[in-house]
Amino acid sequence: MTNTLEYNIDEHLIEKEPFYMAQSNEVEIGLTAQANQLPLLLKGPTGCGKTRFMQYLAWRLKSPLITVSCHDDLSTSDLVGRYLVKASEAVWQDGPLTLALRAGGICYLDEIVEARKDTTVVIHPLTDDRRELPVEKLGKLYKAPDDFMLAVSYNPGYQSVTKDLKPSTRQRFVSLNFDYPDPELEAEIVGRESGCDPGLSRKMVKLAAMTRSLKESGLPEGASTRLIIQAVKLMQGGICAVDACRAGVIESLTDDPELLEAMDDMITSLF
Ligand SMILES: Nc1ncnc2c1ncn2[C@@H]1O[C@H](COP(=O)(O)OP(=O)(O)OP(=O)(O)O)[C@@H](O)[C@H]1O
Repeated sequence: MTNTLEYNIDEHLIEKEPFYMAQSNEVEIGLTAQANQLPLLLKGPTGCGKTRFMQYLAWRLKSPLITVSCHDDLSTSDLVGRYLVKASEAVWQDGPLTLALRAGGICYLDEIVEARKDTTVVIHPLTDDRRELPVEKLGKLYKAPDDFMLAVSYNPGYQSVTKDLKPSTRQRFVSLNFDYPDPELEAEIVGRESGCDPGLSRKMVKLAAMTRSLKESGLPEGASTRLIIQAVKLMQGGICAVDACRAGVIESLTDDPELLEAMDDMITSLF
């Protein structure tokens, strides 16, 4: 008999409806994928709404959502589980993937390409019609219940070839391409999230669009929706618009003096 550490999975239920503004039919596709036991791959730049989308989907499905931020040290045991020593006894602790699977919830692996290659292999039998998770250390093979969903995200923008998803991994997923919303929609999101007036949210969206156009000039990524909302919050806290955009937006984008100067001009043209 294995002693197991018990968790309260209900802590991962989202009780209040998260504010999510759909860009297209991604909600319908997400719900249909889940109903058909298909895994989801969310592609898109940082801060464009992928996590919020997953929170909304989990709320709609009344499913617990367990999110894992992947990194290059993430091992299979971190996902699946491991034995811990408690009071000189070996106790099994489910990892987030096993936990979500056993509860019939959603496991969201954020930035999957950051994880070690051997870690991504563990999801292969889970993402085809076998839908099973082998837990070698326990000598068990868990079959995913129908409600269980695996979702992963990655940002194609700054992946090197070595960090790209292998075709054998990506071709298991239903893929949704996320991008920054259209300006009108983005301004509405900024307004709803920060409570600022429409004039300011439109200006901030304009600034974000201007920075995004600098991608060809070497800026790895323009300002995300998240970043402009943060800058508005600085303004609401009493920081003047120019300083809020400097500290809240452009300094977070680059250290390159020329690009910073170009973006500083953008700020002063708007405020
Ligand atoms: N469609 C949307 N509806 C509501 N809020 C949004 C939407 N898109 C972006 N946001 C706002 O932008 C913020 C950042 O979005 P989110 O955390 O979902 O980004 P992400 O794509 O998961 O980024 P990362 O890849 O860095 O994890 C949210 O907290 C929310 O305030």
